[in-house]
Amino acid sequence: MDLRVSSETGLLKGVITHTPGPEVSLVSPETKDQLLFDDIIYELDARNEHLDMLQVMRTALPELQILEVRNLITETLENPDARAYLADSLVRNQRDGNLAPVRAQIAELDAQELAAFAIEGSTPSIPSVELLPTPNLLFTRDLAAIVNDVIVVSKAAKTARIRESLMMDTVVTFHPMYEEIRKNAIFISGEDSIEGGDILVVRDDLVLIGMSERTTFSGLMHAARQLMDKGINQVLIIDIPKKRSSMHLDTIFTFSNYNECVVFPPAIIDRKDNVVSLVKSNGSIITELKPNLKYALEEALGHEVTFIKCGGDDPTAQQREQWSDGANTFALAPGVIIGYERNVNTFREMEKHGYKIVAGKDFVKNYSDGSFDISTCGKMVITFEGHELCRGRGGARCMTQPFSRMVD
Ligand SMILES: NC(=O)NCCC[C@H](N)C(=O)O
Repeated sequence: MDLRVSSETGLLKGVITHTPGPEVSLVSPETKDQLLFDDIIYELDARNEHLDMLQVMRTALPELQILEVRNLITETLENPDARAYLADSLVRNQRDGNLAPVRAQIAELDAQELAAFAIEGSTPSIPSVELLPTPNLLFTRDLAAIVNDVIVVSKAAKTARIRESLMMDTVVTFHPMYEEIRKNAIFISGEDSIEGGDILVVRDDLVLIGMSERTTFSGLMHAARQLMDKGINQVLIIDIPKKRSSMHLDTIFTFSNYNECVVFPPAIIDRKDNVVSLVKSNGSIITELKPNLKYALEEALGHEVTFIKCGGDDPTAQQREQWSDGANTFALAPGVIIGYERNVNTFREMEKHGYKIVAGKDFVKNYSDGSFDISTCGKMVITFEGHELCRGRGGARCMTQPFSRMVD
């Protein structure tokens, strides 16, 4: 399968996910804040909610290839060079613990053990080391972003997510799946950071990058410059509030269709002069301030774009539903999205824009015979329960990293 993503909504062909595992049960009330969770979550329910999401995707798209990132990591680590590479990068980059004395022991772990050590933070083979787990692996979106045939490998801003970046870097560097696009990989170094939730691929020539709590200006400029060298014509930089609740652009802004977006009004509609356009011209980059995101998008795309309000018109509902990822929808195809069932005001708003709201459980039951046709179903939101998942502060888009989509 071709690794290529040139839109936010084109028919989904391949996606990387991570069904929560033992790492989430290692989060304690004392470590949860440091680990970027707003509560301790119950592994079994979180897993079942995640599996329900996957079942919705499989029912809607029987051909969809869903890859679990833990399997990719383990497969990668079958290669001894990959094990040595990850061991070295853990020693160099792990900020909360000195791993240098156990570097050789880490490199000697087998693939399963090393994957478990990196994800859960400990292994019986190295009893002297106990690191914090990586419960945010569930939010695979933030590990990397494929833009056409280029992959931007994230460099996490927060210590709690650094190991995820190192694992993804190792996968991209060694896993055979990335052989074709490895030469196009963009890595961010030094103190800069960029996370996949801030990167939205609108069209094969247009990318949005959020300047957020997680993505630094120099990190995004580094990525933007290289994306432009590799064929992207325009990058829109969107300055967003540097807040926990909106830690990435995709927590306040996602595409539900090629011409429709779900947006958190205070941070998108009510903001002015928060967008800068970068366009490459004769080897240099022309920058231009745009009055707002809607203007900038419509100008770049050459067609109207409708902004659908997360939470509807009521400011409290907007805040509540942004908090529970109402604006973090994930498109399976143009106009067909999935999202947490609890964001009822957002979905009521989407109904006004012609979307049919379908509960995931009914959807899976009704179409268990494989009869769903995504190309003729019309605009639709398929919901799934995420009461445990959303307490990690991420929704459907955060939990999915597409690696292949059809062009819109
Ligand atoms: N793209 C996203 O917005 N991902 C959600 C990340 C949530 C995670 N607990 C974090 O704070 O990094």
